[in-house]
Amino acid sequence: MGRLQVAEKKFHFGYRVFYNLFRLFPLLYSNLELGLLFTVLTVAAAVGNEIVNYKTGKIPGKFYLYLLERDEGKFWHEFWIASLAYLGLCLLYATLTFFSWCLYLVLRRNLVRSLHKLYYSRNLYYKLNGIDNEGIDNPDQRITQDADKLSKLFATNILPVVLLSPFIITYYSVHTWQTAGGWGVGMVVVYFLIGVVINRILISPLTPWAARVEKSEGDFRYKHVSVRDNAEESAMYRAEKYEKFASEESFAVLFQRLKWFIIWKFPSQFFQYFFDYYGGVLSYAIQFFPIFVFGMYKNLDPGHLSQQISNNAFYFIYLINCFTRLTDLAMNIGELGGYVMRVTELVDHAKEHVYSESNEGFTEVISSLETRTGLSKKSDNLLVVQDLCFGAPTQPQSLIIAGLSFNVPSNKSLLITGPSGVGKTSLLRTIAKLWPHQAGKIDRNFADEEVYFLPQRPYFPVGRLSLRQQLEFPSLEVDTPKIPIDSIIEILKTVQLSHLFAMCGDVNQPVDFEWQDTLSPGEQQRLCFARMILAKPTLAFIDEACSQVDENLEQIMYHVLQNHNINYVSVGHRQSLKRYHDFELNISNSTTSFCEEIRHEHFDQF
Ligand SMILES: Nc1ncnc2c1ncn2[C@@H]1O[C@H](COP(=O)(O)OP(=O)(O)OP(=O)(O)O)[C@@H](O)[C@H]1O
Repeated sequence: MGRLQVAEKKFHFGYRVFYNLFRLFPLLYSNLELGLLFTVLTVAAAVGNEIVNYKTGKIPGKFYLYLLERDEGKFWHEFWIASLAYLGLCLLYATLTFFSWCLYLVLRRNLVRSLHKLYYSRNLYYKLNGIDNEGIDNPDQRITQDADKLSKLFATNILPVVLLSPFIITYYSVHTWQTAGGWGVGMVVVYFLIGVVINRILISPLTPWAARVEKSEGDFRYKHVSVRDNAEESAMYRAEKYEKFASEESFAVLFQRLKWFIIWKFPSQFFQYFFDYYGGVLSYAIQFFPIFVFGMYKNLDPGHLSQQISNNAFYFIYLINCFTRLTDLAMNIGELGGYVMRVTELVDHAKEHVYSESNEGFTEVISSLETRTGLSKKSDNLLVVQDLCFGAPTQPQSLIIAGLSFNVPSNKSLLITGPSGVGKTSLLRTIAKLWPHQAGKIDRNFADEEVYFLPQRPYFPVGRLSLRQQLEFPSLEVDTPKIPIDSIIEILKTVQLSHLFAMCGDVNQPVDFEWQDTLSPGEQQRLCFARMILAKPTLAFIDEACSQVDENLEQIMYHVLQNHNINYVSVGHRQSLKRYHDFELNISNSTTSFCEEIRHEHFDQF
C-alpha cells in the first residue's frame, strides 16, 4: 500500500498554541502521580536554586565591605561561606537539570503512550497511512520526534521558568521598589513590555517554520526507510541514480526549510542577546534613582555604600534577568508551537475518527445482530452480501463495485475471480470492515475472532522475532507459548518449510535476521499460510496467497485447509484454483458479475 501525500497544513503562532498546549495536558500528565511528582521536584529544585542564588548575590557586597575595612578575619570567614554557597548552588543546578530531565522522560512516556493508544485504536494507523488523503502527514514522526521535542522543551526550558517567574518577579520587584521606588520598577516593566512586543513579532514565523521543518524531516526519513525496505527491488531496477536523485530532492526541500528556519531565528536570537546584555546597563541606570534622585545612603561610609550599591545592583539585575528569562522563553515557545500544533492535530484527527467510527460501529452492531437472528432462522450462510455498492474511502462517489450480491454457505468454498483492478481485494477490505460501503448489506454470520484474512502481501513484523512469535502473530502472549511444538513441526513439514528450524536454531529464540528480508516470496506465503492454519479460524479469506508457489504446493495448501475443516473464500486468477472451490464469483464489472457452482467432474478428468 502506497503512502499518500497529504496537503501541507499552515500553522500560525497565536493563542491557539497555548490553548492546544493546555488541551495536551491530560495526555502529558496521563500518569498523574509521576508527572506531578517530578513537576514538584523540578520546581522545588528551582526554588532552592533561587534561594541560594539570592544568598550568593549578597556575597560580593560583603567582600567589598571587608576589603575596604581591611578586616582579614571577616574576609576569610566570608570566603569559606561563599565557597560552600557556590558548591550548593552548583549542586542545586545539577539537581534542577536532573529533575527536569526526569520530568521530560515521564511526560514523553505519558504522551507517547497516549498517542499509541489513539493511533492503534479502531484501525486509525491503517486509515492515516493507507486511505486518508484528507488526513495528516507523517503520523509516525509526530509520535516519535515531535512528541520528544515537545516534552523536552516543555519540561527542561519552559515549565520551571513559567512556574517560578511570578514569585521571583514579585520578590525582586519589592526589593527594587524599596530602593529605586516606582521609577526603578517602572523602567524594568517598560523594558519588558518593549521586549514582549518585539518578540511577538519576531517569533511569529518560528511556529510555521518549525512545523514545516518537521514535515520535511519526516518525508526525508521516510524516503530512506523506503529505500532500506526495498533495497533489493530497487537494486534490481538499477535505480541507484534515481534513488540518489529522489533522496537529494527530498533533502533539498528539508534544507531550504531549515535554512529559512535558521534565518528567521536570527533576528529573535539577536534580540534575545541584546535584551539579556543590555539589561546589565539598565541596572546601572536604575542606581540613578536612589543615589541622585532620592539622595539615599548619604550617611553611609564608603565600605557600606559599596556594599549597598553591590546589593542593589544584584536586585536590579536579577529583576531584569527574570523578565529577560521570560522573553528568552519566547523563542522556545515559538518553536514549541510547531510541535504542539502537529501533535494536537494528530490527537484531534484520532478523536474525530473514533467518534465517526463509534457511530458507524453502532449501526454495524445493530445490523449484525439483526442479521444473526434472521440468519439462524432462514439459512446457515456464513456471509450474505446484498446489492453491495462501494468505492475507495477517498473517492466514495466513484464506485468500484455496484449492486453485487452473493452468499457463502457454511461448509462451502467460494473463489472470487475477475480481471486485475476490478475490486476483488477491495471487496475483502469491505467485508473486513476496513473500508465502509455506500449501499447494500453485508451480513457476517461469524464473530470477529472466528474469521481470518490472509492478505496478498505477506507480513512479518520487524524485531528479529522468533519463529514461534511469527507463527503466533499477532498474539501478545510471547512468554506463554500457545501452539504446541508438534503442531508447528507438522504444519511446517506439510508446507515444506522444515528447513526453517535449522535456520532459526531454536523456535522460541529471537533470530539474527529479519524474516521479510530473508525468506523467498514463496516461503513467506507458505509461512503466512501456516500461521493461518495454526490460528484455526472458522472462515478464512485468502487473497492470492498461493500466487508465488507452484501448483503442487497449492494443492497441498488447499488440502490442509480442507483437512482442518476451515471454510474459505479465495481470491485468485489461476484456473487450477477452481478445483478446490464449490462456487465461483466472477466479478467482471458492476452489472455482469455472476456467482455459479463449479462443476468438479470437469477437473476429475485430468
Ligand atoms: N486506497 C485506495 N485508494 C483509492 N483507490 C484504491 C485504493 N486501493 C485500491 N484502489 C483502487 O480500487 C480498484 C480495485 O483495486 P483492487 O486492489 O481491489 O483490485 P483487484 O481486483 O484485487 O486487483 P488485482 O487482481 O490486480 O489484485 C483499483 O482501481 C485500485 O486502483
